[in-house]
Amino acid sequence: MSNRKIVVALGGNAILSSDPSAGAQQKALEDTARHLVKLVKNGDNLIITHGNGPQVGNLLLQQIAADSKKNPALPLDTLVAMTEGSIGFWLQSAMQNALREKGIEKGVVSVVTQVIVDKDDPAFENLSKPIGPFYTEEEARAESEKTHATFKEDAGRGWRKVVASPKPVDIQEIDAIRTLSDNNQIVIAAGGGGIPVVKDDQGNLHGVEAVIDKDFASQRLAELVDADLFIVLTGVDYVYVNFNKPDQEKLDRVTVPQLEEYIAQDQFAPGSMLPKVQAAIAFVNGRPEGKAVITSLENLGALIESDSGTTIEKG
Ligand SMILES: Nc1ncnc2c1ncn2[C@@H]1O[C@H](COP(=O)(O)OP(=O)(O)O)[C@@H](O)[C@H]1O
Ligand SMILES: NC(=O)OP(=O)(O)O
Repeated sequence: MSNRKIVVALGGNAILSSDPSAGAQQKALEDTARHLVKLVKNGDNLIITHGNGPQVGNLLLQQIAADSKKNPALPLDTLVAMTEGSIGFWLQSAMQNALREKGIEKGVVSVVTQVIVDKDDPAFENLSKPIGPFYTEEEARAESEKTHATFKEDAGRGWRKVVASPKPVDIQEIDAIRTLSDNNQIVIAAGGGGIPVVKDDQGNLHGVEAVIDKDFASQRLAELVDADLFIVLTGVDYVYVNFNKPDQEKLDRVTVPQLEEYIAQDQFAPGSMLPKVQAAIAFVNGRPEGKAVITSLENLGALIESDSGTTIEKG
């Protein structure tokens, strides 16, 4: 039994593939939970984070049906909180069922997590976080004219609405997360990157309209709970250089200086693999013995058995 403290960040495909219905997302999370239970069986202590880009973007679209008096539209920080609640509920119950199936006694709890950001973060002026559905360039242009929202191309996959994405500075509920994790609870926290909040001069918190990148929030959480390992689960078993080219090469074990060199060569797409690599580097640099792994959910068994996946170490 390994007894490590692991922060696991769940990528988009762990929750939503092509069907955005609640039923399909719950089904995907049931499969995800069965994979995650392999780590619990291995004796590891899990703190799970997840994305919310597609879900919070869809909720934002649903606000169009609002009317200003009887059914007012809700602000983006509240929509992020709603996705923490809905995805937290699906994942929490999926984990509880998967643990029961395996006869493992362990609690699972979701924490509505506020993540403090800097009110002067330049990201409020430079919208970069893609959310919601994909559009063609033509559709995006028409939407932008109609709604005055900003749309950008998302890592070669189509056009999406973009919103502000400030960097996470601190996590308001960190003591509660730590206490729960130290007391036999699997904790789901900082979902959707956490609810972005700013602190005023009196120390009061106020929500701000933004969506924090879940890879960066997960890294900050992993650092604050002194995790032994930070695992980023995404759609590929390995990080590659020359990704999708005939000479693509998987990165098995890689050091921070090597990764920095690859970043300088633009090997990782901004908005998809780049934030994961940057978050992994930040975690490894911030911990004396820290190790990060980027791999797929399906590869978790092989990661436990034989360290499969891209492992990032200080070097
Ligand atoms: N150099 C690279 N190596 C591996 N995958 C890459 C690389 N560059 C871009 N990708 C793509 O980035 C994807 C991960 O980003 P994304 O799907 O946005 O993340 P998430 O899993 O958090 O939703 C991978 O599934 C892969 O298709
Ligand atoms: N908040 C966030 O980064 O979500 P995605 O990973 O789904 O884009």
